[in-house]
Amino acid sequence: MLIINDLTKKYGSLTAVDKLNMEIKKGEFFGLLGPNGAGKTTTVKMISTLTPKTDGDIIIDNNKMDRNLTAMKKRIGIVPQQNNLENEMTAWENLELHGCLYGMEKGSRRKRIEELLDFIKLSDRSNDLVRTFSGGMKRKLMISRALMHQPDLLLLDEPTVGLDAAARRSMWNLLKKLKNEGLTVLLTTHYIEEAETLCDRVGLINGGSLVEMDTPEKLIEKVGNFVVEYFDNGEIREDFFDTRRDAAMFAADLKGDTKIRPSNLEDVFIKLTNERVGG
Ligand SMILES: Nc1ncnc2c1ncn2[C@@H]1O[C@H](COP(=O)(O)OP(=O)(O)OP(=O)(O)O)[C@@H](O)[C@H]1O
Repeated sequence: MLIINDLTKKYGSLTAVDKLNMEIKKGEFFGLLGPNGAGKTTTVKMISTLTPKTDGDIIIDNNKMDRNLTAMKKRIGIVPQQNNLENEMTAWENLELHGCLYGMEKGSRRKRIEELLDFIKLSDRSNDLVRTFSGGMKRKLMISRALMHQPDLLLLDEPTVGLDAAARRSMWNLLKKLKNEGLTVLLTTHYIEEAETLCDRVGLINGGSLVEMDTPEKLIEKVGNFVVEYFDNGEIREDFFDTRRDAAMFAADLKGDTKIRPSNLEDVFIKLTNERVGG
């Protein structure tokens, strides 16, 4: 559904995104996982045309983004990292405004707002000013606003950054529902668990370049499913094994404290880049 070819963004001498190539299939939940400054937001901004690209192509269903821009933009819903709701307007008014901007008729606007407020469980707060909402409520409202005009592709830039653990879980449940409904989603995150929990496939991004891309399971398989953590000359070392049995056999020969645990995407990232994703 979305094809990105050699997508590049330069800010002066800094290459924020460097010849990025990826393809997201219809109905897929795709995650771009990387540390701060990796180029995730810049990628999302280029796809949503908020930032001009320096080079490369963005293609949605065989149509290049450069052509017929107004129609193409209607196919995308975007949830930016920062709150850009109208805080002095109610939840209903925020959604209504978006519907008007996207040329929706009054009747379909009303129906859609009711549906979406029900979906995010905020129907009872529809006439309250957004400034009285919690961070999690605002983020959910931003998602419903992005879904107002029924886009084919939803871009979510760090949807749970700054939320507490309970609000993050609640957001994941909401995103899982969208996933079950078959919406195509591109999500950026620096939370390992978020990528592992939600994403069908994950692209690991570092320094503006895509390091590796696959399902979380296959990425983990590539480095080894189990890790043995142990001390070696005062340093913590981690060795990877395909099976728990292999890990246990290795650990049995070691002196001192050892720990065997399943590998995660953080391990994959460190192994491939020598850096942490963070978060
Ligand atoms: N408007 C800008 N002008 C100059 N440099 C920029 C601009 N926006 C981003 N950058 C730089 O581009 C690089 C990628 O930034 P980007 O915001 O895309 O990273 P990110 O992976 O989204 O990180 P974060 O999660 O912290 O937002 C960084 O080095 C950043 O400093």
